[in-house]
Amino acid sequence: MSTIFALGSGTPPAGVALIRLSGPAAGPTLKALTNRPLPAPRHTSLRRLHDPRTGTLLDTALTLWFPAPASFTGEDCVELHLHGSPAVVAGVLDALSAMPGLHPAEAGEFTRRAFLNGRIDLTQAEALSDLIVAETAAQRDQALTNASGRLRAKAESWRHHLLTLLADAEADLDFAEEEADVAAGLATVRHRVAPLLAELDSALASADSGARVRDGLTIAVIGPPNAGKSSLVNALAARDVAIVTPHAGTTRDIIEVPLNLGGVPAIVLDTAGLRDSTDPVEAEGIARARARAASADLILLLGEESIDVPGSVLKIRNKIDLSEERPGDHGSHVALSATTGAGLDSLLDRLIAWARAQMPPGEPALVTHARHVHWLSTAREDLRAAQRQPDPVLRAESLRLAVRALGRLTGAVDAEAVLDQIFSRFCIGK
Ligand SMILES: Nc1nc2c(ncn2[C@@H]2O[C@H](COP(=O)(O)OP(=O)(O)OP(=O)(O)O)[C@@H](O)[C@H]2O)c(=O)[nH]1
Ligand SMILES: [K+]
Ligand SMILES: [Mg+2]
Repeated sequence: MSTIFALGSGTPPAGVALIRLSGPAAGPTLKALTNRPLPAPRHTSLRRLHDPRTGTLLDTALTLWFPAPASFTGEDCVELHLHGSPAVVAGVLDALSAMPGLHPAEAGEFTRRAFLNGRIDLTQAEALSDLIVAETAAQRDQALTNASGRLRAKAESWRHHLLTLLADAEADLDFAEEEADVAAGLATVRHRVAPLLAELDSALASADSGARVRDGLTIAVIGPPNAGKSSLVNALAARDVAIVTPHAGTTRDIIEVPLNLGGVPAIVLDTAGLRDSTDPVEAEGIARARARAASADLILLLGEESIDVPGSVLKIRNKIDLSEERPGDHGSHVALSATTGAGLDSLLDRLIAWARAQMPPGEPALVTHARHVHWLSTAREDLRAAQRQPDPVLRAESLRLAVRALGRLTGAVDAEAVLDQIFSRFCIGK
């Protein structure tokens, strides 16, 4: 195994910069940089770092030594907490590049090593990747609980339970000759698989909310041309994201704007004004607007007319600066002015209350990725097949397939195929 190093903190200048190393050369490298024996494991020690080639002083740094296996990657690790200056960081990285056996890390390579050394499983790696990009409290809570290995623990206990069941089913194959034995074998499997199926059902039931927290609730802004949809989206985002003009038919492509609704992540979609259009470009925009509205969690409908859409609709009366109406939440609709901002707070209050109501109470979701859904549903199908299968050989095979599906969920089996996909989403130094 080679030894990798990377800047783990953001681009300098910053208060502090963190460089981490992982691999067998980490310890010798620290000794060479400090010209001293290794510090006590897991204790900070202040050390002068010199370039081993020239003896030049590079920085005075807090150093940490994590001998294997009690480290993030499971390998020997070193952390250097440096002054966050571009020159200091460049000097240390340059000195490291010249050390024998050291290589700059690829994106996600520290986490990948943690997986390969069994420190974390695939579901924890996915949760860590979600944690890095988490923007709201709900995303953070969900990622943190799963990074601690909640789904991994469940999947491993299910798999363990099934392995015992499979061993018994295979042992029975040698004996079950009598009709009565065969029937008894099936009854036993039915009975022992039932509680597991119930647990898989409840885990899969959390998948919707898991995906919503990860991807955000979608809110589509819909209405006729010039109703002020883009103006409203800009006001909600407090940025000039969408083009606003007095020209009807300005917006064509759907514009997505992330919004933090009281800790709940949401995406607001600005859409093309709905009307009959002969312009093929505008007509395509309108078709897309309708399609996205159909799958949105909430529609903000501007303008008077009602449109035929499934799901929740909140009516907005915009441009009240041009009318007599009071700004604010009138129950049936919210009255506001996207240009003056009057009534915008009432809309945000209403959206936050709605968003919080969409989040199920209690623990964060266990199942958060399409990959989890795939393997858990596969295991569930295999178990249902086992419950129905009168033939003991085929029944054992179904149990074996369920074991395998759970193994693929955690990466205990056939992880190679998804490794690149998962770890490429990480940044360098993670
Ligand atoms: N007075 C007033 N004008 C507004 C308000 N909101 C939008 N407008 C104006 O209405 C015109 C259309 O606004 P847009 O935000 O582009 O409307 P849109 O619904 O996105 O229009 P399309 O993308 O063409 O469908 C612009 O001139 C805006 O300045 C408002 O609250 N008050
Ligand atoms: K417009
Ligand atoms: Mg627009």
